[in-house]
Amino acid sequence: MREFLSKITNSLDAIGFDDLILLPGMSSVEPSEVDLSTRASKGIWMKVPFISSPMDTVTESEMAIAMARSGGIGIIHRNCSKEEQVEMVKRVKRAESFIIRDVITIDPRSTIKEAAEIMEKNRISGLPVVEEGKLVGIITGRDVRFADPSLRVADVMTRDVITAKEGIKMEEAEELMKSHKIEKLPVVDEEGRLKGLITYKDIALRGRYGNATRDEHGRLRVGAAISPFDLERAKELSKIADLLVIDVAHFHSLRVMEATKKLLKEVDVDVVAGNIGTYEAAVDIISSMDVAGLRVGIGSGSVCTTMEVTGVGAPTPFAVAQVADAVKEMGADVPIIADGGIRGAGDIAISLALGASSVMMGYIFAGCRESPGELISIGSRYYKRHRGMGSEAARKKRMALDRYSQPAKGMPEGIEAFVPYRGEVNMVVEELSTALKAAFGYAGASSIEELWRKARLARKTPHTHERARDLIIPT
Ligand SMILES: NC(=O)C1=CN([C@@H]2O[C@H](COP(=O)(O)OP(=O)(O)OC[C@H]3O[C@@H](n4cnc5c(N)ncnc54)[C@H](O)[C@@H]3O)[C@@H](O)[C@H]2O)C=CC1
Ligand SMILES: O=c1[nH]c(=O)c2[nH+]cn([C@@H]3O[C@H](COP(=O)(O)O)[C@@H](O)[C@H]3O)c2[nH]1
Ligand SMILES: [K+]
Repeated sequence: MREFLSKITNSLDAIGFDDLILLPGMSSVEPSEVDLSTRASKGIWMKVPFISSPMDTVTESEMAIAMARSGGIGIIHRNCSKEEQVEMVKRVKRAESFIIRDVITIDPRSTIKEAAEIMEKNRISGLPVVEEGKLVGIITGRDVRFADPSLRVADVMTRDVITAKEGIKMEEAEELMKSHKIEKLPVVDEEGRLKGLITYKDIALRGRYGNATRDEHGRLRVGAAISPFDLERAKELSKIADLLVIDVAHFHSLRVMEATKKLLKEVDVDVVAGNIGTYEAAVDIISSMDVAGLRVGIGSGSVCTTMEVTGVGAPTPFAVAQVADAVKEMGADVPIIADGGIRGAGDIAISLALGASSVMMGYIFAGCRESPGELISIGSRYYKRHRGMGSEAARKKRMALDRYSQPAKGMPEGIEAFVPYRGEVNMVVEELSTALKAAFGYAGASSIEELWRKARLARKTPHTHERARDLIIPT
């Protein structure tokens, strides 16, 4: 028994993306026929398998809106106060909806000046006029622009408002607005009390983003990152977000798991647990709590230094394959999110082939227009900022804002970097999807589930791809 030596001789290969290549297989599938739809968690369906990371240089409202419109989902980061995170989630839920529920209204006794200010502040073009809960009129930007600012709303508003009843179908609402040439349709109950507002803009947007990830009310879906130790924040977010993602470096840790068990009893929404990196972690979690998904990969991220700093890691492909086996062997229905180190469609294809249902990306989306942060020009190129949530600067911010943040460890495990500017999220999603569909075509799979069954992988060697040495590649 060579106990210690066997730790080496029995060690596994911690395979990374660059060690693997997807093999071509017999195919009857055209890339254009490939269906990339999948689940982010047990209950959340998406048209494309992409999730933006909960990092403060990646996902705030604008990114989450763009991700959901493109058919994926964004997870709002937790490196801010509870109030800020709640507001960011709300902004996404308000961005589009068939019937707006928290309608901004005005009292008939208010002045035109006040009405104009409310419209400008909220960037809206009209206000239902409400007196004691009942709809008494409507006032629009045009009414306000041409009226004396000191007049009362009641003097200028339109009184016989075209309204809709609860339960109206989208097509009916569109027809009604078209035939009356109006852009706002208040929804009222039998007593004339205002229940909601339908706007033409929202209906038009729905047609424009046919792939969007929406809830049952037509609102864009959004996730939020949480710490399992901040129950108060999790409960509040669970009432508005579609998905909660536990955001800790090492979920397979007793305190984190115990806190999560408690949390699961308090919230009524899908909760994804992570990050984990091993078969054993997946078994322990699945056998002890009912999570809606697993976020998998430790230390592989583009701005991670966990492997250098601690010597610990579970590279994303290696981790995903282990967790996928555990899920399968336990007969569980738990979608896997591959997280960390993804640089393009090839890495995504490998993650999915190894059993993931979707991928989470920081590096790719940090460079998009919709990520937080300014465009930076270096030389003749443009960049945006990206930083690890365990980096010095990110940790400092969290500690200052969040009284629940007791750092588990003393040293940073992430860095700050610049990533190339990539343009808008919808274009990036389109490009990734096109390349991914081509990969599925090569592998002979028309869906992600078929890829799980059919895809075969090979290990690369230093000679896997050698170009002619005298080739000149123009830059
Ligand atoms: N996915 C990854 O590979 C990594 C991600 N991160 C990111 O950095 C941020 C901060 O993560 P945390 O440091 O976990 O946040 P944190 O400081 O809020 O820690 C949360 C809890 O996780 C547990 N934990 C964390 N590291 C541990 C370790 N080395 N050993 C035992 N238990 C540990 C502790 O119970 C700790 O209280 C998060 O956004 C996280 O996603 C950080 C490192 C690696
Ligand atoms: O070791 C780490 N130190 C950090 O400071 C850190 N911040 C984020 N993450 C993880 O990296 C993922 C995003 O990875 P990419 O940028 O490669 O897409 C994210 O989704 C996280 O899982 C970190 N890992
Ligand atoms: K950024």
